[in-house]
Amino acid sequence: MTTRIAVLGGGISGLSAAFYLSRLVPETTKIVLIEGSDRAGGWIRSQRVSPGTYLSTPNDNTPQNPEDVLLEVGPRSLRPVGPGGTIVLDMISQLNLQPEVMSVPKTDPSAKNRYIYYDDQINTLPSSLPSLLFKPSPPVFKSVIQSIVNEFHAPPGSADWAHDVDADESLYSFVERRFNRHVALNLVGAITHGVYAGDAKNLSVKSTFRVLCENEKVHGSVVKGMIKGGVDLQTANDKKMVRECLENPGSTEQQKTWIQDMAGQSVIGFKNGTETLTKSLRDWLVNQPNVELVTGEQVSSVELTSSNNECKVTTTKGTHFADHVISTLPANVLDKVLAKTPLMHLKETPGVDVGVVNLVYDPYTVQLPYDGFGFLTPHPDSDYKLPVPGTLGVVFDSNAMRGQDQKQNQANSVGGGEDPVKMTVMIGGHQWQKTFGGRSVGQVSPDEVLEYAQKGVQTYLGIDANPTHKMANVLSSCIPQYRVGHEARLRQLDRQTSDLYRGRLSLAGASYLGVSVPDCIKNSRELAENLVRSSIFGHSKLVTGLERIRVP
Ligand SMILES: C=Cc1c2[nH]c(c1C)Cc1[nH]c(c(CCC(=O)O)c1C)Cc1[nH]c(c(C)c1CCC(=O)O)Cc1[nH]c(c(C)c1C=C)C2
Repeated sequence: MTTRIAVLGGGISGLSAAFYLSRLVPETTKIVLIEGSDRAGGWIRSQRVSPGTYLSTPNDNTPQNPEDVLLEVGPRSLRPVGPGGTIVLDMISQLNLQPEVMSVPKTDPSAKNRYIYYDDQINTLPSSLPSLLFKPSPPVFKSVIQSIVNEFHAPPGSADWAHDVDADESLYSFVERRFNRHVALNLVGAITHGVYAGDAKNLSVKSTFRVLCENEKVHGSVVKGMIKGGVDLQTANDKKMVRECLENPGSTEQQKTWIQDMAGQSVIGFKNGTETLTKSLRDWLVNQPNVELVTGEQVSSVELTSSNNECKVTTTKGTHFADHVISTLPANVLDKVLAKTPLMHLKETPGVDVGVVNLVYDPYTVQLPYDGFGFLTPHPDSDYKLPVPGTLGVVFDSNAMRGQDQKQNQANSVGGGEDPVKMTVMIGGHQWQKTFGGRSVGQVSPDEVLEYAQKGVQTYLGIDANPTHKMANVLSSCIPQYRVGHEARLRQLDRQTSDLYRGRLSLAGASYLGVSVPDCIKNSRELAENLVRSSIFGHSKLVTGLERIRVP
């Protein structure tokens, strides 16, 4: 009998879920991947563009000219660390994409130098605890050093991590409690901008920087934990998946050695941008006899049929019936789709809106005075006020991933081989409304966001020159916010999904268990494997995609 699985959403999570399922399921299982827009890949979008101004990413497939420059809208590099890192590397190698990969070693200045803008200047972030303690640092770091000494002796706080599985607090409150307000607003507030474009006062310490509360739970102090080598956050299944990647009998020795080499790098990227990965997944999937890729069909509803034996997926163009549905839609979008039998808490993980502006300068006119990854800005409640409020940070792309435009430039008699100066300004996030006078994303034109970014670059970096290439995109609801209590809500959602959808619906994607590309791929792989295992062994526990937060 044919089994049908519908995967909703064609971003990295949906593509990965279909990829792993397609390799694991028998030929009689048919997979349909349904994407609402006309292209697969989601937020991952890379495009080479000619000089000019673009108020969205152009769909330009014309032949390349030497002045074209590669611009990224979404993630520009991947960190190959931990189980997610190994799983991405394995996926890249299974897709034979190794020749497309570029890597940045841990010794590269962009891996070591990250900056924070405060006190009206760009300050280098200490790259490790010893460098903070023993290297000369600006006066603003003095209270940081004191707070580290105090944290070592600080008593446990109110959060009872050991006895209350649902204990949680905000990142800000945790860091203020254990370190001090200065560290919480200026350092952690900035890092929260650099990962979640979010507010450290709202985000859950447990679901965003779990390592912090685990160190308090296990070692009584974050600093003590770091000195003792930290805590192991990997589940048994993470370890199993890593082992399978490293010992895969289907991989050659060359592939295994490549994975191990790459795992030691700071970050990896692709010569033609991150979209190389999603395009390759898409191309692979369309060639599989058991996969159908449907684009341009928005899902409007998902419901169990009256027999409870299948799900009916209604889209803007028709109806699909499936024995199991994997949703990789953002939780707040899924909430609307499940209107007939609603699930709790889906609305409580909203995404933030971010203005992403790529700017490129002629390297003979503009030189960046910083050789590092980029800079971030503190939490808006910091005593250090920003001259251009709402700027979350700026990535120095031409430092962070060198050589992506080299071929173009060598052929370009004007550039003469020098990489263009490329950067990306990120604006808004949790401060979107405040930055743009209470207006929502739809009411702010990319033109205005572009102008705002240029004002920022002029103010923070003193760059007045006219960029050769400018591109602005307004990304609506792009990074899910794991607010305080996220994990406890997931636990309830897990139970309710099992109860109401009886193993016919599972959840994956950035709304639940990690926002990074490696996390999304890892969670989709785990879900695909759990589904196949449960269909073979008929596990009594129904698969929902949220297994990892179940309390044993
Ligand atoms: C200024 C805004 C942003 C910058 N990057 C992102 C935003 C919103 C998005 C983002 N950055 C990271 C992730 C997680 C993915 C991952 O692979 O881990 C996401 C969704 C990674 C990241 N970037 C920074 C840090 C500290 C991290 C965590 C992991 C790591 O250490 O690499 C720092 C950082 N991000 C931005 C800048 C300018 C910056 C530092 C100077 C841009």
